[in-house]
Amino acid sequence: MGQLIDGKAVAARVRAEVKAEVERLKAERGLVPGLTVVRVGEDPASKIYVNGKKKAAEEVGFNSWEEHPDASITEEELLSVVEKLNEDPAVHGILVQLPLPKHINAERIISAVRPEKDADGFHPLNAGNLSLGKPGPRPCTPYGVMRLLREVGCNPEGKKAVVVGRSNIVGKPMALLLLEANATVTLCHSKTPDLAAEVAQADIVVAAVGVAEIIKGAWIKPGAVVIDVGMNRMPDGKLKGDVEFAAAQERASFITPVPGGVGPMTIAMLMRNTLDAAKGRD
Ligand SMILES: Nc1nc2c(c(=O)[nH]1)N[C@@H](CN(C=O)c1ccc(C(=O)N[C@@H](CCC(=O)O)C(=O)O)cc1)CN2
Repeated sequence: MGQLIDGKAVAARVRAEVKAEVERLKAERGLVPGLTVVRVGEDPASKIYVNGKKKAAEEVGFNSWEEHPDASITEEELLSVVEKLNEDPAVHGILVQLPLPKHINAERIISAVRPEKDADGFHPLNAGNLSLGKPGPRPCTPYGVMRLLREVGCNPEGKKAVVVGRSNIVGKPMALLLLEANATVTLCHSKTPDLAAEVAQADIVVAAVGVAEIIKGAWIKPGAVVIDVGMNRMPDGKLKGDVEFAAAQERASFITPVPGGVGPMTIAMLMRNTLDAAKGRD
């Protein structure tokens, strides 16, 4: 029976580490990291996540602000908001909460954030740096997964890792981070012919599809580490992951629950990226 990976506890540890570094930065350089979150409109989930980000930022000792334009804001107006934040020396990290309203081109907005202030690691330059193995902010969710693996003593080097899902914010950067850690990585997606066979070979499985329980417990190789990034809201209001949890736990060595696994790490690693941006990534 696989052990649960407690994402809430690890996230609290990451925040405590950031807080200690912020105190040192204040004492030694008189520098207080600043994070601005841009939330457009009234998406209810975004409101919850942004509140979580503001709370975490305050807890670790950052200055934190929210820009909250109405959903009717034009793309040009939103670009001006980002431009103003780019020019503000008190703001070290900028994050544009996704999703954005449909009339706004999210790629254009993300590309307008100055790469050094890109707290999400989504800017094309930072995505390129990740693919080249160069330093820079890493997308918070996959960055958090790497930390969870470290916490349970799972070194990806020499292991077979299967990532299911190829989104720009989770699947692709996840595969690159595992590759950087010397895993042999397979990136699966909706056109993969035999997903069960791919998953069955994996020492590390990362599920980031967005379909409840698409990864069956019976596919999991005995002893594998299973990381579930999926967050699927069911009709009864409960959250389910992408992995058939109970059956997968029977075979896994370690497994993340949903909720309480990867989710809390997303916000914790945002604190890490913002601190590193304030320090100038030294
Ligand atoms: N600009 C960004 N937008 C979005 C990102 C992102 O990293 N940057 N990721 C997601 C949303 N997200 C953070 O923004 C996020 C999602 C979920 C959680 C979390 O802690 N989830 C809990 C469950 C919460 C619940 O019950 O609804 C958990 O898994 O335990 C944190 C952050 C999309 N947008």
